[in-house]
Amino acid sequence: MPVEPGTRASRPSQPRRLTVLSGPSGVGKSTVVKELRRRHPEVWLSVSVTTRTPRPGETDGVEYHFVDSAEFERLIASGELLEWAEFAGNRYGTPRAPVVQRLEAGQPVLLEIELQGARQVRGNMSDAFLVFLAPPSWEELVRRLTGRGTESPEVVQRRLDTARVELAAEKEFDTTLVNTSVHDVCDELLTLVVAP
Ligand SMILES: Nc1nc2c(ncn2[C@@H]2O[C@H](COP(=O)(O)OP(=O)(O)O)[C@@H](O)[C@H]2O)c(=O)[nH]1
Ligand SMILES: Nc1ncnc2c1ncn2[C@@H]1O[C@H](COP(=O)(O)OP(=O)(O)O)[C@@H](O)[C@H]1O
Repeated sequence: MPVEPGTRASRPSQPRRLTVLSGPSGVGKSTVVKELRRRHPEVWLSVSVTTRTPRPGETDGVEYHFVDSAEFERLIASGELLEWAEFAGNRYGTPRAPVVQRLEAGQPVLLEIELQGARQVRGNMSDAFLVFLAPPSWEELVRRLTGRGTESPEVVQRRLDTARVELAAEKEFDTTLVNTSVHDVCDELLTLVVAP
């Protein structure tokens, strides 16, 4: 279960440049990241590739690079993805080259990805810091996911089933932030993303 709002692990003494933000669908990851980027444009957010259909208002190259299954297969085969996973019937992956470029340039890098991808990053990049975004309660998560109104009831149910699995994995992360207030979580996330 989520820990108290604001609880986080002690900061290591080394600068940390690659931060992974994960958490169940509807918890508020995109909202928090958007606010963080608005306030701190120096934090670079990876743009993932996905086979998911764009939602109204989403633009290719902004929220995601929208690709078909054949192109996604090609990216896997050519080793161009740092990690990838299937989530609720679609595939999502992080293009490797831009992440490596930004890290080499010393820029803070943020990945907003689901659990299986976070585990791959943990395995591949020992310096990565993994942050779990938790809802204040299960009821609030259901309310947010349903209230967003972007998915059909079947897809919402599928995402809630996956959410139970993701919530059970919270302990694998370096720290948990509880998304009660977007503003507060944003402040907390910033201290984790930029070098101390
Ligand atoms: N492994 C992985 N997961 C991703 C990537 N990009 C997005 N995701 C995750 O895929 C899940 C579904 O994303 P999306 O369809 O945009 O729904 P939303 O996050 O609920 O708005 C979320 O948990 C995202 O964090 C990626 O590149 N790799
Ligand atoms: N702290 C919060 N309090 C109340 N509602 C929130 C909060 N954070 C996000 N939301 C709302 O919850 C819904 C899901 O947020 P979203 O960022 O799309 O989640 P995710 O990217 O994790 O799937 C959106 O309607 C968003 O406005």
